[in-house]
Amino acid sequence: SRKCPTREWHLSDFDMGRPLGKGKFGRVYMVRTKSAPKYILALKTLYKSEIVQSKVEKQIRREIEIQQNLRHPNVLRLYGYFHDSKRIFLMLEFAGKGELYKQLSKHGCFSEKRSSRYIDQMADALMYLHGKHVIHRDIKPENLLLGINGELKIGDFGWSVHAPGNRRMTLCGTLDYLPPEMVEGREHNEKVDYWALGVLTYEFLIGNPPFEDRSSVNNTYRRIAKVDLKFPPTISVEVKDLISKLLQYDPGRRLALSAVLHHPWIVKYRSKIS
Ligand SMILES: O=C(O)Cn1ncc2ncnc(NCCc3cnc(NC(=O)Nc4cccc(Cl)c4)s3)c21
Repeated sequence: SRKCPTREWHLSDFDMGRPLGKGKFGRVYMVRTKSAPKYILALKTLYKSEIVQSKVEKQIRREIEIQQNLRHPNVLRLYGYFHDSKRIFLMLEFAGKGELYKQLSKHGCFSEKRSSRYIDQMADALMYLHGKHVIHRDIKPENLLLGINGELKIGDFGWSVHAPGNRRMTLCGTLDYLPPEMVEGREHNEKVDYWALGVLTYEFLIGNPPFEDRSSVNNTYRRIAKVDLKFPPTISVEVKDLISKLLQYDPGRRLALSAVLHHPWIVKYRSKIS
């Protein structure tokens, strides 16, 4: 595509709208460009002091470098960024229906049809990312957003890397989505996202991730490393088959994304008008 010159942006270029959410490193605001054409977007503010303190400046740089070159309907766009003396601002695509995990906690769990359509979009987006040798590494409901028509958008590439990676991760946040190779600090590749897709499918349908142990982090580690997978009777044989083929200890045995897109549980719910 023609390289459109990225102009310099400043906070004064925007009318500030309502706050959208409060992340760990700063707030997200709905904003609109003052000059025509008036674009609505989400502005994520990150405080430089906090970024330096948490030693994540490299990750932010990598996120900006990676996400600015991504174009996919199920990947949240990062249009650009700018900074002032104290803050960095990420200019993000506005996701009209907000955070997916809020819907998940409101409903408790999703129907097989809704879950299947989300996983279909996830698999498509992951195929695109892996095609560009980008591993997301942090697939979980908290990093998923919903567009104005309910379409899924993968956001927050704060942990993404160019494959393969084996960077030690200061494990913050939930471990529930980590595959055995990362829990054991071994080399990992894009197949970590296959594992996370299996965990996500399980959590959409059941309302909690498969290896969760609220009482102890170590137990969660152990359950992941053992692939201690139990299904409640409520879910269909087809989706148990898909989840079991993604939650394989050996990364090489995990179902390929192309096979996920052809799996009966995905095909049966695919929208006819596509
Ligand atoms: O989700 C909400 O709070 C509310 N919400 N509602 C609608 C909506 N539309 C768009 N975006 C929203 N939120 C921002 C989502 C992000 C995308 N990319 C990110 N990147 C990031 O945080 N990077 C980052 C930060 C700190 C450290 C490091 Cl290492 C990396 S955050 C929206």
